[in-house]
Amino acid sequence: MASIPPSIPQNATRVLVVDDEPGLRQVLHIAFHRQGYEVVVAPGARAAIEAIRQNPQPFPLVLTDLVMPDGSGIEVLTAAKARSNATEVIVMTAHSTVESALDAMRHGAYDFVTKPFSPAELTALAAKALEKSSIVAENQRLRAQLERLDLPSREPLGTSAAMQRIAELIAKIAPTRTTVLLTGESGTGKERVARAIHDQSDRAARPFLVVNCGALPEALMESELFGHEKGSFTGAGARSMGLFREADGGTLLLDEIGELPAALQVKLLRVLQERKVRPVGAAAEIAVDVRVLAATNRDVEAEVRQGRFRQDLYYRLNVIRIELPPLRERPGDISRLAERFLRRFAAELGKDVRGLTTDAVRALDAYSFPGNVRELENMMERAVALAGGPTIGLGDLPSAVAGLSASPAPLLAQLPPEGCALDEVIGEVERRLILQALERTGGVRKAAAKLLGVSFRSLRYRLAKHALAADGEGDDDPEGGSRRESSPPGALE
Ligand SMILES: Nc1ncnc2c1ncn2[C@@H]1O[C@H](COP(=O)(O)OP(=O)(O)OP(=O)(O)O)[C@@H](O)[C@H]1O
Repeated sequence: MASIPPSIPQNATRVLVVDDEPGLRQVLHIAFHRQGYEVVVAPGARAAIEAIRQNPQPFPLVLTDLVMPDGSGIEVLTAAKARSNATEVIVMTAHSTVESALDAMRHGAYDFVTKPFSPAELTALAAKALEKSSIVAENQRLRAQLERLDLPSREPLGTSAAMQRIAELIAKIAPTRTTVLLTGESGTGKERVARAIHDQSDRAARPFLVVNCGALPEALMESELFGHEKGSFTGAGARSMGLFREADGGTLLLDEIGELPAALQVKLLRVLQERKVRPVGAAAEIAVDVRVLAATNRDVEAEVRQGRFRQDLYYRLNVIRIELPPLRERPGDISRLAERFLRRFAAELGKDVRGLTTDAVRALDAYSFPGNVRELENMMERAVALAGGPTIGLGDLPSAVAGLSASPAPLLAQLPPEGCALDEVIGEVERRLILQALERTGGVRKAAAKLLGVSFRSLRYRLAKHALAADGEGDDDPEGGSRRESSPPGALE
């Protein structure tokens, strides 16, 4: 086990010395202690890795032998880097072949020294490595602070019951490492939810990276994800880390996961199981500590049934499922989000726009938003840019939306001079009343049916007619109808 000397100042810089030779450990302990460092010594690779993982704070500096009876210095180096990118590692080697030194450098060592060396030589090198470590740590701290100052993902996701349930689920799962599958139509906020999970986790100070799995051909995608060695394939220039290693300690969102080529699905599954990546052209695997989130707007279950998506990978990703409802099924969120976007764009564009007219709100509420929140956001940006006065009116909205301003209530009682399409009007009234009832009952269809004065069977028929699905919890379906949930059975809720 690593031993921690008792009499050292609380705030001294902690250095981990790893060597199987007791004599060298002692010499380095004395040399570094004299320089005011707190020294932790480990007699082998296993004890060192244990100390790296258990120490309350990451060590800023690790000095490690390369070849030890119970493991290699590269393993110590990998464990140290996995714990914190700000840890610098100096490798001490008696086996100074160009090969082993280069290998250590490839794995991110700060430098290496060849035995025998003088303690003064090593303490001088250590001081430089520590300088670098403190700069990296400071940058990480500042980046985290900056992100917290302006974190749109900390704004509430929405006031609808559905979004509040999702916010509660995020708060529950954020501190865990569980894989999450985010599904929902394009623009519903899957990436935003992924960002919120990251920001609310203890990985918030580490990177949050997003990759579109369908954006590149298979060979390039493999290197994008897992990295490559220099010249490992035609066109492979300098060595690349790959997104998994760049996101080390943080979160990686695999967007459009349904488009991941079949061969990479197998490799991804292995990475998720082993928590190690093998860069293209590399002989060895490298440990990574990344939380993986995946998103898709495809029907993944159908893709699995049709053999286009591996079932084992699907199960591995679908540990927790968050299904983002379309904006049109979240009445209440539309006007709140519209107001929020309006304030943001007014500030950004330096315009004195303060709100929406009642007609404009009514038109937005009646619109179906095929592009979901993204469409609303773009619409508000355009409206604020065009606005001639302090409020957004119908004239500032696209004609497809402005045309929906007439509220269904007067339509029920009053036939417009130009006549109307009766079935459409009635259908729209029905759709909106059903949505409101579901909203009020938290998605419980039996209660919604009661509120609407219809039988459960009749409500179910109408839901199907309007292609609506209730997403509430505790829907006590007396007729055994199917229920769509915001998370699958077994999900952490
Ligand atoms: N609840 C929300 N509050 C504020 N803005 C939101 C919300 N949900 C989504 N947005 C905004 O809408 C836009 C689209 O969201 P996002 O990219 O997360 O959707 P997506 O489901 O990942 O889309 P795609 O499937 O096309 O990748 C973004 O600009 C995002 O900031």
